[in-house]
Amino acid sequence: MKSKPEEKDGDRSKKKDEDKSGIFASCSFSDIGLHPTLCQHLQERMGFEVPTQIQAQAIPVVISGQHVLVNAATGTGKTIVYLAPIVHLLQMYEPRIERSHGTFALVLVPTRELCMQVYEILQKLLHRFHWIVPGYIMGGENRSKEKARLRKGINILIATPGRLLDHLRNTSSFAYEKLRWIVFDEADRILELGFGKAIEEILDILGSRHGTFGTGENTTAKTFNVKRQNLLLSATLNDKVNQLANISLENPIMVGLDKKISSEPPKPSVKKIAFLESDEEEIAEHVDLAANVGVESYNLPTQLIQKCVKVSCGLRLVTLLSILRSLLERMSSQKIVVFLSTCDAVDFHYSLLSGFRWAANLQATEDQKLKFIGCKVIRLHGNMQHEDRKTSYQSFNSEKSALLLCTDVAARGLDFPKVRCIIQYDSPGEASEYVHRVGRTARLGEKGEALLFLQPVEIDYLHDLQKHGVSLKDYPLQKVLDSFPLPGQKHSNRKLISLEMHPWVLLLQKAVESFHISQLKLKQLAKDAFCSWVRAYAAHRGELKKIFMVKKLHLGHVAKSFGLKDQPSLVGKIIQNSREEEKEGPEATS
Ligand SMILES: Nc1ncnc2c1ncn2[C@@H]1O[C@H](COP(=O)(O)OP(=O)(O)OP(=O)(O)O)[C@@H](O)[C@H]1O
Repeated sequence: MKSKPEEKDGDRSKKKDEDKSGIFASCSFSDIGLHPTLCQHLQERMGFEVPTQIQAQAIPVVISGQHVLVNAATGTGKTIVYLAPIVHLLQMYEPRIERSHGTFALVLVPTRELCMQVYEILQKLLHRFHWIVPGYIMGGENRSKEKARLRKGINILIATPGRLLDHLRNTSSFAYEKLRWIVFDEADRILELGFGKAIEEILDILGSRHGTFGTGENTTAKTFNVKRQNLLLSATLNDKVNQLANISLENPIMVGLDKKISSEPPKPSVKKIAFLESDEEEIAEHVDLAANVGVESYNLPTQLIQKCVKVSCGLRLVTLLSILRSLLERMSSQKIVVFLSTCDAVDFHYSLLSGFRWAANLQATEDQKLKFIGCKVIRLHGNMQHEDRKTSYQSFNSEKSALLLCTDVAARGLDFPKVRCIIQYDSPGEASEYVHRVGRTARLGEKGEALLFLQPVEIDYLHDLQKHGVSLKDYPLQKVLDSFPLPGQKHSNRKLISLEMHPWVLLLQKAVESFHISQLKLKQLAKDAFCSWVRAYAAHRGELKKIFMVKKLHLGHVAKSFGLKDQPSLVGKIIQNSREEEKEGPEATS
C-alpha cells in the first residue's frame, strides 16, 4: 500500500472507466431514433450523455411497436428503456394529446417505492413536454384524491396492481380507451407477491390479455381500436416471467445484453422468441422462456465484489454489528443496506442498532458511551404506516451516509444513489432474489460490495448460486474481529482463537445483553422477531427446504442472535407445525 497517491488515483479512475465501458453504448440517443428535443433533454437536463447498452438495443425495438421482453442486469437503465420511447411517441401525436384523452400508457410495478421512483423519473423526462400528464396510483394513498386525478386524466400512469384493479372496477371516469402501452417493470415480483389473479383480471378489463388484444373480447363495455404494445422488464428470467409473458405478450421480441460484457459497441442481442409451426398451435400459444434460458446464468455487475460470511447462528448478531462498525470505520460516509427476512426482525434490529451505545470499557457510564453505529439508521418494510414508509424511502435516498434495514420490499428496482454495501443477513431464498438484492449496489458501473450471511449448515446454498454463475469469496471475519482495539491488549498479541472465544466477540456480546436488559421494549421486539424469523425460516420452499432445515436450527443460538438468553415458548409450536407441513408440502412464505 505504498504507492504514490497520484498513481492510486490514476489507477482508480482508469479502473472506473473500464467498469463503465461495458455499460454504455458507443452511439448517441439520436442514433437510436429518439426525438431531438428528448435527446437534448436527456443529455442536458438529466445528464445522460449516451445511452446504456441495453437502451441502445431495446429502445429502437420498443419504438417499432412490437411486444418486447427486456432482460438486462440490475442498474443498467431499464426504466428509460420504456419511458423514453413512450414519451417520444406520445409527444409526436398530432393534434397534441390532451389530459382529457385519458391514459395512453400504464406502467405496473410491484411496490409503492418503485411506483414513486418511476413517477419521479417520468416527471423529469416530461419537463419539455408539459402537455403530457404523468400520474401514479398506489396502495396506501387517498382513493378519492386518486379518483379525482383519474377523472381529470392521467396520460402516463404508474400503478401498483391492487390499487389499479380497484380503480378499474370502481372508478367509472377512469378513461383508458386509448391505452396503447402496458409495461410490467419487475414483472415476476408482481406475480410472486400474489397478484397473479389481479393481473389476469386487469388484462381482461383492459382487453390486453394474450389472444384478445384490442378485440374487446372479455372486456367491459369500453371498446379498443388502438394497437397494443406490452413490455416486460426484469434482470432475471424465471417461471413467473414466463407465466406473465404467456398471458400478456404476443409474438414478443426478447432483448438482452450479451452475457460477456465487452467495450465493443453493442452487438444486437435481440431475438424473436421461437414459435412452433401452425400445426402445433396449442403449444405455440406459449412463450417458453425456461426452454430458452435453461438454468439462467445471471447477469451481475462485473465490478461487484461478492463475499460470504460463514458464521454459526449464535454469533450472527455480534458479527453483524462488528461488520457494520468495520465498514463505517473504513469509510465514514457511505450507505449500507441490510436485508432481513421479516418485518419484526427489521423492527428489532432497528431498535437495537439505533439505540445501542458502547464503550470498550464496560465500567463506563452511560454518558461516556457513544453510539455503536455512527450513522443514521433507517427501516423500511411492508407493515409500516404508509407515510413512515415514504419518509424512510426519501430519507435513505437523500442521506450521504446511512444504514437501511429492510425486508425484500426494497429488493427490486430501487435506485438509491451511492449504496456501497449490501448485507444479506437473512438469506434471500431463490437465487433470482439474491441478484435483485445485490443489485441495489454497483449500479451503472459504480463500485459495490455484497456480503451474504450463511450458517455452516447452510453452505449448500452457495452451490445453488453457483448453478446460476454466481460465486462468492470468503469474508475475512477473523481479520476484521482482530482489528478492533480491546482495553489492555495490543493487536499484535492476539493469537488465532475460535470466534466463540474471541475477546472482542465476548465483550460485544456482553454489552449487547446488558443493553437488552436495560430496554424493556426491546425484549418484546426480540421475542416477536425470534418467532417470525423461525416461521420464515420454516417457510423456505422446494429445494431450499433441504438447505434451510428448521430442524437443524439450534434454537438457543437463534435466541442469542436476538440478544435473548432463552428461547421464547411459542416457538415449539411453530417448529411442530412446520415439521408437519414439511411432510405435507410447501407452504406460503410468511
Ligand atoms: N444513459 C444513461 N446515462 C447515465 N445514467 C443513466 C442512463 N440511463 C439510466 N441512468 C441511471 O442509471 C441508474 C439505474 O437505472 P435504472 O434504475 O433504470 O436501472 P434498472 O436496470 O431498471 O435497475 P433494476 O434492475 O435494479 O431495476 C439510474 O440512476 C438512472 O438515472
